Amino acid sequence: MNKLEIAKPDDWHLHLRDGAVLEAVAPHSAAHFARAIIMPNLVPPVVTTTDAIAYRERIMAALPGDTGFKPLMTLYLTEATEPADVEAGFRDGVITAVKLYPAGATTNSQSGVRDIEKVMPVLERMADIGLPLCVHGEVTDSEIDIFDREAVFIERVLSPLRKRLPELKIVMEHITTKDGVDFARSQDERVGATITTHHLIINRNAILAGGIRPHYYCLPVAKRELHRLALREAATSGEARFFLGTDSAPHLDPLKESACGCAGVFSAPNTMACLAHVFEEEDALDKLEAFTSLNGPAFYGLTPNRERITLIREDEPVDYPSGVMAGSDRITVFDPMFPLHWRVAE
Ligand SMILES: NC(=O)N[C@@H](CC(=O)O)C(=O)O
Ligand SMILES: [Zn+2]
Ligand SMILES: [Zn+2]
Repeated sequence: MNKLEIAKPDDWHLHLRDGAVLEAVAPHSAAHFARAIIMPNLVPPVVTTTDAIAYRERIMAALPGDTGFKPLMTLYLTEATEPADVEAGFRDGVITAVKLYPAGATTNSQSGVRDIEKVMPVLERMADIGLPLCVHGEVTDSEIDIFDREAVFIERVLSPLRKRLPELKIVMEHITTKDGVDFARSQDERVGATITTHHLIINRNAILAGGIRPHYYCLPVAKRELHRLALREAATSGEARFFLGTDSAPHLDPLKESACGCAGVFSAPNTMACLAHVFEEEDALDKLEAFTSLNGPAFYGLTPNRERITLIREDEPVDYPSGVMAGSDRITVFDPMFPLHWRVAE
């Protein structure tokens, strides 16, 4: 197959940042995606509905005029979040989800949740009104090995939360392990899981073998090959619970190429090309549309996009930018370490 037409994709986990970075990266997502769940981990975070309205305006102002791109806003859950504000934001159509960051788990998560008891009133309200919770699923205890933090989170936090509040819709964000795949499959339709592009392509060797490569460092950190294979099997299965969340997470190069570099992979410009490559390798191009364009809207109770895109496979490798500029600083684009032959037709 060298041509594939699918409903226009959505990105169910995206970091657009703010200011010069927002202006640099937003057009890349808007070029290939119709909608995206916008992560709220700015500094300071997007905590209230008022914050989300203001951030949405800044995003719209950063987009070229006619993209039709719709940012789906989220609130950053803190121990001070008011159930009434969350409900009002949902009823007014401002917010599509609430994001749970365990405090200290990832970039700008220090205002996140330390004690889940403190946010139970918000979670109960969300369960009542049908508002999904997006979860960064890693424990933060320093004695837990970083490669085990997702599996331990499932056991210690997620599984008990599911039993306590089965009505709450939960998205396991950016799963990186077979444990995540297996847990999602063990749950009913109120649990979904996003999978990133880069976790389908790299395992932990990309970060550590033959030299330390900060542009492959993200959280949750890429795991062993067996986990990557489990993620590929899940993403290409067509199962409704698995859908794309690129977790495209730009950081300026100087902040990644550092003695203590930031976590995050910026993949917005070439994500669709990478995914077509992966699905072709898995002989599953017929499942790409479910993963990028159908399963996510179904989970969130939205209709798929009516607009369509065409992916074209070229004989020669296609070009994509190796970096984008934000002001005077560069942001490196994800390098899948193989030539890309697919492109999205203009
Ligand atoms: N994924 C990452 O490595 N980084 C994300 C945060 C997150 O999604 O956990 C970021 O905001 O930079
Ligand atoms: Zn995260
Ligand atoms: Zn993220």
